[in-house]
Amino acid sequence: MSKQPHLYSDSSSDEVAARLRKYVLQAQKSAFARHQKFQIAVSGGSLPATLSKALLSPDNGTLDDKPQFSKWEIFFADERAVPLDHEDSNYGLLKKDLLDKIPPSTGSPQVFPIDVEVLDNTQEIADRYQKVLSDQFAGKDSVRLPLFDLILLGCGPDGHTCSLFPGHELLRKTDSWTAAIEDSPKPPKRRITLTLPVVTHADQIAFVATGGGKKDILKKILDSEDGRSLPCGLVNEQGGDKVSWFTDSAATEGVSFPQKGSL
Ligand SMILES: O=C1O[C@H](COP(=O)(O)O)[C@@H](O)[C@H](O)[C@H]1O
Repeated sequence: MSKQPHLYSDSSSDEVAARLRKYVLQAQKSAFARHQKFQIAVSGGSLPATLSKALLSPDNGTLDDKPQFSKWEIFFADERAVPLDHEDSNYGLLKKDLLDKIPPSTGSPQVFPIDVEVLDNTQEIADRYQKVLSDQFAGKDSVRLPLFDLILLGCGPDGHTCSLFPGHELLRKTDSWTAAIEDSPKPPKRRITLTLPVVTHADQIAFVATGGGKKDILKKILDSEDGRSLPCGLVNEQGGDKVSWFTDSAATEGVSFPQKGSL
């Protein structure tokens, strides 16, 4: 790998959230310089809680330190084939942890959930989500891949990210922006996910992985040859220095990969 991902490790969850906030707001600023909107994809799992802590903390009064939610477009890096109010829904989780807590005075983001009209057909959910992306990213022009300003990812204890699982054939899928999975090793089995080329094409890619439960997999991904073929390892490999890891000391205990001090 010529250009390495950045690894940040803080000692408390508050510090992780503070650093993540700074990073997201920097990404927002560069997105506004390009197109006056901020197009991001978010994951489920443990990410929405940290993101909420990061974004809903008080600002310092300057515009650069405010999430300008009315200019945000939020998509999903992956989603489970369940109703939006189901406890397994990534949209539902984001709504509970973040969207419902955004003060109305701050403005509301535009959020793009899956189409729940076709929940019994996973491929159709994926195809319709690709159409949503194509409408938002391509407009009248055709684009090869959607260019997210930022993708926020989790890292499962097996090294999965989005709904791209270790050794799964979807890791080799390059002919679509979204894909359906019917045999997810982690329940629920039926999900949709962004494909790897879309994830690694993003302008910025962030992993958030905290807690002692992540320490073995982080060591494998960041320090070992074996970890390079795991989904998170592939994102590192293909994303290079566009990738940043936001972690805490419990998750990086025993990890030798060099840490960065500041953003
Ligand atoms: O199933 C999923 O898991 C991953 C990782 O979740 P975490 O709780 O270990 O952070 C998550 O990123 C993904 O969106 C979700 O569908």
